[in-house]
Amino acid sequence: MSLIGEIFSRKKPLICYFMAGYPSLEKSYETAKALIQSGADILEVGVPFSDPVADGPTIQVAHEKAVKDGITPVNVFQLTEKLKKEFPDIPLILMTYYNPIYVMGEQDFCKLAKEKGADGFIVPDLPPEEAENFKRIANSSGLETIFLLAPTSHERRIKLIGEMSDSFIYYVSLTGITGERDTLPWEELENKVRQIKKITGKKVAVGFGVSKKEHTQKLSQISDGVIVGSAVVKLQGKADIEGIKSLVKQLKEGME
Ligand SMILES: O=P(O)(O)OC[C@@H](O)[C@@H](O)c1c[nH]c2ccccc12
Repeated sequence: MSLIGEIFSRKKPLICYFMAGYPSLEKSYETAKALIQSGADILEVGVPFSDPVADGPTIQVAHEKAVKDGITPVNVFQLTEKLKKEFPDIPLILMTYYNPIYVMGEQDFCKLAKEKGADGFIVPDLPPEEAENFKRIANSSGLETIFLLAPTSHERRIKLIGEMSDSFIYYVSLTGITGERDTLPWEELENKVRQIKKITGKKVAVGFGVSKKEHTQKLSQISDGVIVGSAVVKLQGKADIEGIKSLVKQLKEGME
């Protein structure tokens, strides 16, 4: 079983997104370390990109700054390599738009990602209909592909994603862009997660808008894992390592 699959088989993971190279490479390394040490089970490693269409203001700013500072996929791989050496049991999922993959070439990107300690990919702007080749190459390099479903996804798409997404499916809690929210559409969320699990038989983790203990508490009752991004990245931008630790501890408490 893959590292990601293995974690899902024994717990409901807290998955934390952070931006590589933000506000500097060193600080992003410290962020990752703080996330792991305070209880993150899986990391989503953000690859800076000039046109992050699915991201809200907090993560947009992080992309922008990291791109401006010249952070490249090669820098991101230096970071994953270092993290994997230090924390071999923590899965690293690269969260990248398709363009950086396209520029390097699917084969080379996958090969390098594997060598540098990545466990899988989420490519939010690569639709499953166009992902067959990439998935084949990623999987044969020993990397997972994780796909997203949204409140607007209907049965046919749910089935397709069920086939394309490896250890779990990322369910986007609401239509819109990433960013903290006060509340989530609970009833729809619960129904949709149940429907997806029934159709696909896969584990389903929920992200978008998660920012407090009350959210992780409810989500851990209705899903198989929880994803948090903007709440982390906001603190990351201030290099507030203590703040990151206390955030993760609180979110984690909700899941116990
Ligand atoms: O930021 P939020 O609302 O906590 O949502 C998680 C999200 O940030 C992370 O998974 C993510 C970052 N960039 C993305 C782009 C598309 C989908 C998901 C993401």
